[in-house]
Amino acid sequence: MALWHPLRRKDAKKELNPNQDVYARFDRVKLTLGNRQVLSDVSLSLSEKRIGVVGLNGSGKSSFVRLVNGLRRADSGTVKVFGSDIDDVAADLPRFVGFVFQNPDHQAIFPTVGEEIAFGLRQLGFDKAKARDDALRFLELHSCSALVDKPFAELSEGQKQLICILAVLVMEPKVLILDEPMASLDGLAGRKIMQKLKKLDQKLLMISHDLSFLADFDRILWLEDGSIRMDSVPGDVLPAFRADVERRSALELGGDDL
Ligand SMILES: Nc1ncnc2c1ncn2[C@@H]1O[C@H](COP(=O)(O)OP(=O)(O)OP(=O)(O)O)[C@@H](O)[C@H]1O
Repeated sequence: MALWHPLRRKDAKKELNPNQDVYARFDRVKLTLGNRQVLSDVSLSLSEKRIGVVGLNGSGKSSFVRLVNGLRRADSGTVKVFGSDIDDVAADLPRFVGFVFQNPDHQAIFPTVGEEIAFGLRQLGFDKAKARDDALRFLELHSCSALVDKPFAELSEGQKQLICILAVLVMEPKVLILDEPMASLDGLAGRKIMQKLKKLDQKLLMISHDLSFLADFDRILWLEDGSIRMDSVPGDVLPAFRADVERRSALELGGDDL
């Protein structure tokens, strides 16, 4: 993807250096929400090109990935992003660590596609006209220029998710975090988005309940009750996770048909 706007925010406390392999380092991180311990004592480093996150509902996956871009802050322990304490580089984070939500309607804030894409560029300091021009060029680059004036609300679910991903990518982040991006898409739309994601230069940190999307990732983290239960290659983690889900289903459903 072409880099044409080497801009950075000037209001970060400390300049973030994105040219390092490890993009996030967790050291003994704990997170409590309400009266529930959501993450307990998580220590790890993230550097691989594609990392998948799996786990049952409520295991802490969304909270974990939100800690990487500052949408959540740890109660104790440290989270470093590109080597800096997350509090020191918070203002720079949206530029370098993009976040795509599960539900596109929770992410998009502007009426039209063009405005949605231009917003990221405005955040980077572009004036309105240049943001509009570059948004159109960016949409052309991704074969979506026909959508520029379309109301976001009139897009298909697949198009909405694609535009939300592009709206983040236009800021040229180094890392793209995706929280179940395919959850509301049919199989075909989901596969199209996945194909697009795999061609990106960005590192991916992606939650998915559909394990087939993660089969050729570099690394899989399995979260259970706020802890890392397994951290290894897909060939090890995915069959073990699948077997655990089946074992629990057999125990909890007692063989009853749904
Ligand atoms: N704001 C909050 N206040 C209190 N508890 C919360 C809050 N947000 C999340 N939780 C709880 O924290 C736990 C972990 O939530 P989280 O969304 O991180 O899990 P998850 O693995 O992503 O789940 P899912 O697969 O259902 O999206 C859950 O039990 C959830 O109910």
